[in-house]
Amino acid sequence: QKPAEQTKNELKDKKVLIVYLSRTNNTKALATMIHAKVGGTLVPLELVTPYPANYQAIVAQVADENASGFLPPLKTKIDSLEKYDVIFLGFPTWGMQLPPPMKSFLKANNLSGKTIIPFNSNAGYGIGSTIETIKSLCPDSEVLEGFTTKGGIERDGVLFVMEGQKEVQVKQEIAAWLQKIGY
Ligand SMILES: Cc1cc2nc3c(=O)[nH]c(=O)nc-3n(C[C@H](O)[C@H](O)[C@H](O)COP(=O)(O)O)c2cc1C
Repeated sequence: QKPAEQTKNELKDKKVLIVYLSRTNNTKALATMIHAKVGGTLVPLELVTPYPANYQAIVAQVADENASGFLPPLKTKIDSLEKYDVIFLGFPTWGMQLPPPMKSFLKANNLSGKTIIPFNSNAGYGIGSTIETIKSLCPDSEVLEGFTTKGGIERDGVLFVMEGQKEVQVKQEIAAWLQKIGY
């Protein structure tokens, strides 16, 4: 563990990429808040073949993909990935795992030597195995402490929640977290 001051000096002035996956815009809201604080390039992860709009259908498809190890092809290509030092990775928890498109991204792009900073929203069941998966797919990256918060509960028809008091609260939590990790 490095002293906070040391990390701070290392992180400031580094080139930042913020890549996120979001279906009902909760993780997108976190990405936007982080971008407002640290700047850099903000990129939504998009698939060649989008997931079904129906919740039961996407849950079933993701379960199949997780079971078979299928990596959905991405439409998103990052321009000159090598120029970035710090990669914020945003994703919802899906089936208590890292969503398949994020696995696709990490398999397709070599992030070795870079600093990875995860952020997440979930329905209240937590981040599951997401961080372990990032670490195993990026063994030569430094993975810093991530941010996680409760987002929507699509199963119960609760979609976007990052507004009103929740938005104010999450903005404060993100500011405190960024400061803690060195921004
Ligand atoms: C296919 C699918 C699977 C999900 N699985 C979980 C889960 O295992 N645990 C959990 O807490 N939330 C789960 N959720 C809920 C999302 O993580 C939560 O709604 C999140 O805030 C959505 O982020 P988004 O608005 O950026 O898409 C799931 C949602 C979907 C669509």
